[in-house]
Amino acid sequence: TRKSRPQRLLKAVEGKATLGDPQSVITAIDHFCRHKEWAMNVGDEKGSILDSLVIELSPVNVLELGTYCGYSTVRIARLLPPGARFITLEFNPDYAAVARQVIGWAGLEDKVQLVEGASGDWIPRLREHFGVQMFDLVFLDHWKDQYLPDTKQLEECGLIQKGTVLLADNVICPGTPDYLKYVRNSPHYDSRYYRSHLEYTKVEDGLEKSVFLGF
Ligand SMILES: Nc1ncnc2c1ncn2CCCCCNC(=O)c1cc(-c2ccc(F)cc2)cc(O)c1O
Ligand SMILES: [Mg+2]
Repeated sequence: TRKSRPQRLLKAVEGKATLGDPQSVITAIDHFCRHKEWAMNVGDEKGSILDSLVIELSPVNVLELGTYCGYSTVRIARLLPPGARFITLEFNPDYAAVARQVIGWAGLEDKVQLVEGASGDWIPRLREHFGVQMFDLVFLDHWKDQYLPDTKQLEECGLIQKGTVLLADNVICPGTPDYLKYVRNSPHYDSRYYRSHLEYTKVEDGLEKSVFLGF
């Protein structure tokens, strides 16, 4: 059967990137998506905003919801301090299989724990299964209608505490209206929109950064 788009993206990484060099993996994926086939990675423009926020925050415990091919996983993991812990959840086993290889090609497999399954099923189990107390950074990039319920579940499980930063992709396109309303209207979050564009296009999109202020 014909290879899937993620598999073709992986072939582009294997053909162009240098083993163990995260930047070359990022560059290879961006080139493939800009010149060959669009794919729903956070991309280079929003990716630069993501980079600057990760560098500024220097998080120790990071959760990513929605790994896809591992592009944002590589972008984040390459900037984490030694000893940081990074858990990324992916629902789709085919995406997860490609992401494992992309992360491996970047030489970052020791920094990342890729967990297969739905966010809603895993969030209540993260604390006892991984011994994580709270997250300093949560990058939301999965089903857009899951951002809000998962945020509420993270709050209830105590995995979001004072100072935790939520960074949400696609708040304009495809859009996450209920999530935006919640974080922008809640007295418990200090929220800010970073205007950008949908990956590899001129369509408006952006990242919403929301700092939890505590209950
Ligand atoms: N652990 C978990 N739990 C629950 N769901 C989970 C999951 N792990 C994965 N998923 C399932 C998410 C599937 C991918 C989510 N991302 C998207 O749907 C997405 C779509 C676009 C897009 C924009 C304009 C267009 F015209 C078309 C597509 C752009 C993006 O940057 C996107 O991130
Ligand atoms: Mg996205």
